[in-house]
Amino acid sequence: MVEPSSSPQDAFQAETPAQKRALSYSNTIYQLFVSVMNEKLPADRIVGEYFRTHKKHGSKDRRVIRESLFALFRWWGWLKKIHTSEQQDTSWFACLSLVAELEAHKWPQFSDAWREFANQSPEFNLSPATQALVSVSDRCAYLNQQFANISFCDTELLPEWFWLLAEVDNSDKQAIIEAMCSRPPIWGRAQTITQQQLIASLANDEITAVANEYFDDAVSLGHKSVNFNAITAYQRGELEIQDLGSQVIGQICAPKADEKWWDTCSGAGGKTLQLRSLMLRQGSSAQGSIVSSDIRRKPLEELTKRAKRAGFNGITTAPWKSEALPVNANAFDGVLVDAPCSCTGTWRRNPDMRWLDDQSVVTDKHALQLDILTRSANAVKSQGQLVYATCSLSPIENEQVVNAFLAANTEFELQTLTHPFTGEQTQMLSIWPHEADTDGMFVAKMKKH
Ligand SMILES: C[S@@+](CC[C@H](N)C(=O)[O-])C[C@H]1O[C@@H](n2cnc3c(N)ncnc32)[C@H](O)[C@@H]1O
Repeated sequence: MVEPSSSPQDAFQAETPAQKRALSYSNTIYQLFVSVMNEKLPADRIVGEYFRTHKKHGSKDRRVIRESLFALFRWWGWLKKIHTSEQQDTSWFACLSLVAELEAHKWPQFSDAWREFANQSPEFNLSPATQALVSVSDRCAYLNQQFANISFCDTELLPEWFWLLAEVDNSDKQAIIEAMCSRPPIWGRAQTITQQQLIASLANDEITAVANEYFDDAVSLGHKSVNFNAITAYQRGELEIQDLGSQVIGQICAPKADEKWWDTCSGAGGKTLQLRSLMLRQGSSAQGSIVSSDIRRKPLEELTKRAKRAGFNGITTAPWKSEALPVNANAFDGVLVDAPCSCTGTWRRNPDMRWLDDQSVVTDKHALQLDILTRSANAVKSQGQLVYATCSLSPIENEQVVNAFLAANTEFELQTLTHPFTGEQTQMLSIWPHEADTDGMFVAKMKKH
């Protein structure tokens, strides 16, 4: 258990206004860091709650606090070798100044102050980077040069158990580390209007969107945080935020305009909306329909709101109330099982999760995933499709679930898929984050005889 230490104001003398603010930021970042680590709750949630209840912070403050905190988690695999105490001491200030260097943060007055506090200890003699740190290897070299007694290597940026459970090809390792230590852009999806109409509408709201080369309804919205509630296209349901990797799932389902689909783990309906949008793009009078289910009711209510915002008909909800199917058996042309999983594929957006979870997060859901897939499969009609997806990068939650299912359900046969980004043919498809700057995803498609 990490204890919040007393305020560093007691131990470190701040002489300039910048040093005073640097100490105050440090205090807040430390409290948030300790809360995330101790409560094992997503940093996003803890930070959101903190800013809701501490209105005194302006937008610049929020930026320094948020970016520094997330950077600490992104580089924690290295920084934990430096900050081994449970105090806001010189090693903590060393970490704050280092993340500002590693991510080229644009607040030198604070990172200089943090470095000065760190260098009060004879243990540290930190200096700023003398050239741009572009790659993870550049950053690793910078750290190795700053610390004579500690050695750092790239693979430490992800927990050891990830490497054991993800089965990454050696040739892909470096690219995966690079991707996992950077943020993907915000990806959007056009619905009810075309990609170009969406780009024009966003431009009116001073947002630059770039057409995606793989899917004609996908756009990249860059890295800037945006209040989408104030954006016209979003208010009209013409824009949904959906990672490009997640969009692969709907594209693999490829529902026809008049088909009946069941989204068995729909959550708030990211993929339900995509499926309906894909149907309607084939003709505005698409006769198809989608039933969306989840064990949680709240997300289903959110889904209903989002469908209304887009003016989508043809979507109904049917919550799971027991083990029994909430829909008719043998009734659907397509069934999508977007199963609960470890979410290791979303670590780029939530860098804290790689240090909060342990390997049980990957191993403990296999039975549940197989059970949901097996029960959901009863709803597929003859010649219908069954799609299994996760945002996990581990075969335990992916290939092993599908193989166990196929062994026990011989009326289902795996379909060959084309990787949308590489063009490769494959039996089961893993989307790796470095391939197209996305979250990681897995999908397999089966056909019922
Ligand atoms: C990966 S998330 C779904 C994300 C959603 N499809 C989307 O695109 O936004 C998995 C969902 O499965 C639901 N879930 C968990 N256990 C379940 C179960 N036994 N049966 C059905 N759904 C379950 C969770 O509530 C969660 O919403």
